[in-house]
Amino acid sequence: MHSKEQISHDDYQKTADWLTSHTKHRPKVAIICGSGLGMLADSLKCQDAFAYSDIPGFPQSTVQGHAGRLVFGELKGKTCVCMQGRFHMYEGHSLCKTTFPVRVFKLLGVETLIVTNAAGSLADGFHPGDIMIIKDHVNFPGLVGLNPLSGPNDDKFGPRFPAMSDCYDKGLRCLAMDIAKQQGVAGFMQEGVYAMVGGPNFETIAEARLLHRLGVDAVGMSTAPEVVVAAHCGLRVFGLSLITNKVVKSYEDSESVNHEGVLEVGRLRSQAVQQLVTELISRMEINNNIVKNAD
Ligand SMILES: O=P(O)(O)O[C@@H]1C[C@H](O)[C@@H](CO)O1
Ligand code: HPA
Repeated sequence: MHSKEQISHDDYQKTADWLTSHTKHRPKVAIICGSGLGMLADSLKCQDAFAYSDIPGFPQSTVQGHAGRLVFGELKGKTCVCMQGRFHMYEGHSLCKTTFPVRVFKLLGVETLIVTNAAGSLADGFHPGDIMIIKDHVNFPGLVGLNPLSGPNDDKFGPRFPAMSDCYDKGLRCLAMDIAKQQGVAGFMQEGVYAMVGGPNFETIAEARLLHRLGVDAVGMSTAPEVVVAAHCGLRVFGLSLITNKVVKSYEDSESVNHEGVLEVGRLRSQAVQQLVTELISRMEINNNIVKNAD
């Protein structure tokens, strides 16, 4: 499913202009809510909310647990925009469409992107309910050329060959771990490597064993393309995976994963995720410069 679809700078700009003319909020932080984590948007104060179907150029969410609303508002005095529902490659969206909102956020003046997702764990010490700070990712679709940056490069957003060796901001990762300790939730915090697979099927046992041997700690079906596009246009990124299930790695294991179970763990840990993200936003530095590392 390698789409040749190209979205022009003008297309992103039109959506950004439409949003600017429909809300007074000018967000510096954007949050993408993973499966079952849409409640993150509920804590925003002074909300302006838009159904994706009403926003020119926006794709539609088709997955249960992804409401399909863009919510602007204030969190602890910081202006944020929150995607209650993301777009996945397996829904049939091109990767440009999947990541469309990220460039719109950049044009709105966003500086920091917080990505969240539900993921299955491969690491032996991880358990359902754990929250993993994403240290790095393996973008499996990207490794075989399914990359939102494929096609002509738009130099207005970033360089042809962007580095990805520091795409998950170290300062924010350390700050999040400190906050987790202060909030008394360090016992279920982890840090590790997330791998994106295409989905929508969950992994076979052989695939799970392969991922485990490759050093992947958690696997999911999203996030990496959003982060690649964000890093390309100079956004600072922080990522969290909520571990919703253990990936079955043994032929003796009779358990199997399903989406309802994924959403249920999201509900159980929603408050902890919300408190952590809220405090992180409250304590993160926000530059008045739109361009990262402008000096
Ligand atoms: O949007 P995320 O990555 O949180 O969603 C995960 C991956 C699949 O879309 C779904 C499987 O339950 O949850
Ligand atoms: N595999 C892939 N994606 C997922 C999983 C999983 O086990 N759990 C939640 N999203």
